[in-house]
Amino acid sequence: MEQPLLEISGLHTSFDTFDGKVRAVDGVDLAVHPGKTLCVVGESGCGKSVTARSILRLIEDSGSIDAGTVTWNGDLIDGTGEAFDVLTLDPGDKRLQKLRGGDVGMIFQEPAASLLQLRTVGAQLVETLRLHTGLDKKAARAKAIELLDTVGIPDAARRVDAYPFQLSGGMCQRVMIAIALCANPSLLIADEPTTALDVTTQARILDLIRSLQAEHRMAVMFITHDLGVVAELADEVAVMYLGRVVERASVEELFADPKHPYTKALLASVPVLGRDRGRDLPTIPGAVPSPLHRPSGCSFHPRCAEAIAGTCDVEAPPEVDFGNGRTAECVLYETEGVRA
Ligand SMILES: Nc1ncnc2c1ncn2[C@@H]1O[C@H](COP(=O)(O)OP(=O)(O)OP(=O)(O)O)[C@@H](O)[C@H]1O
Repeated sequence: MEQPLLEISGLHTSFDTFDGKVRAVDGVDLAVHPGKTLCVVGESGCGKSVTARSILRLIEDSGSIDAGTVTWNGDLIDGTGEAFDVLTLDPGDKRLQKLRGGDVGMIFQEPAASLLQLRTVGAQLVETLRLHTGLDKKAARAKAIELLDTVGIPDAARRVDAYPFQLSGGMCQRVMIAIALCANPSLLIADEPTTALDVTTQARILDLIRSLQAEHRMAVMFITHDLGVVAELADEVAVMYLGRVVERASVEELFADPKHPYTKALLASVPVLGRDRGRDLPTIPGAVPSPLHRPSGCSFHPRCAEAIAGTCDVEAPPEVDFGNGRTAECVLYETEGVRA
C-alpha cells in the first residue's frame, strides 16, 4: 500500500481531573493514506475526538500528550520537505502553523461554537486565506466568495457579509468546511460534522466532501458513531473502544466479516430495511465505562457476548494481525493471525 500521509503510533493522551488522571487515548495506532477516507467509529466517550485533536496538538491545558508519535509525511510525498513528528515540534515551529488550517483542515461537530459569532463569515475566511495563501485582501475576498459558492451557499456574494448567527446550522457547517478547505488541505479531519444536522443537509455535506475529495485527492479522517455514514464514505475503518483501536479493516471487510465482538455488536444494532421492521434491535448491554474505571483485562469484557471467563477479565487482549492492515485486539483470533 502507498505510504501513509499521516501515521499515528502509540498515542497516549490524558487529562488531569479532580477524580484522577483520565486516560482518554490509551495507545492508538492509525494511518491515513493520500486520497483515502479513514472513518473512526465507536460510541460516545471512546476517545475519537481526543485522538483527532491530538494530531494537531489542540488539547486543553488540563490535558497532555504523554507518549507516541504523529508522523506527517505530506511534505515528503509532495517533495517539499522531510517527514516529521508533529508531537516533537517546538510550539513556535512554522511547520505546526502550516499544518493547522493549512495542510490539515478541521471541521467540528458544533459549527456555532467554532465560528466567531461577532465577525462576518467573509472576515473569517479572508483571515484564514491570507494566513495560508498570501493573497491580498481583495483577492482573498474574491476567493472567499468562490469558496462559499463551492460549498453550496446560495447567493455567496451577499452571504459573505453575513454573521454566523444570521445563518442556519447547515449553512454554518458549510462555512466551516469552506474555512477548512481554504488552503487546499491534503488532509481533512472531520469530527462528527453532520451529527447536529437534518438528514437532507447531512447527505448534501457528505456529497460535498466526497466530490471535493475526488477533485483534490484530499485524504479524509472522518469521525462518527454512525455506521451508515461509514458505509457510504469509508475506505478504511478504525473501531475505537475506551481509548484504543480494537479493530482495523477495509470497509468491505468490516461489514462482511467483522471480527471484534464490539464491532459485531455495533453492526447488529443498525437496522436493515426490510429485515428489521417490527423487530427489537439488539443493543449493546451497559455503557462505555469511564476511563477512570477501566475494567481489568479486555476493557470490553463486561459487555461482551463472547467473553471467556478467567481470560478476558484477566489478560489484556493480544493485537492480532490478519495482514493487509487488518487487525483485531481480541483473544478469540489468537490462533488465526500473527500477534502484532
Ligand atoms: N477536557 C477533558 N477533561 C477530562 N476528560 C476529558 C476531556 N476531554 C475528553 N475527556 C474524556 O476523554 C474520553 C474520550 O473523549 P472523546 O471526546 O475523545 O470521546 P469521543 O469518542 O469523541 O466521544 P463523542 O462522540 O461523545 O465526542 C471521555 O471519557 C471524555 O470524558
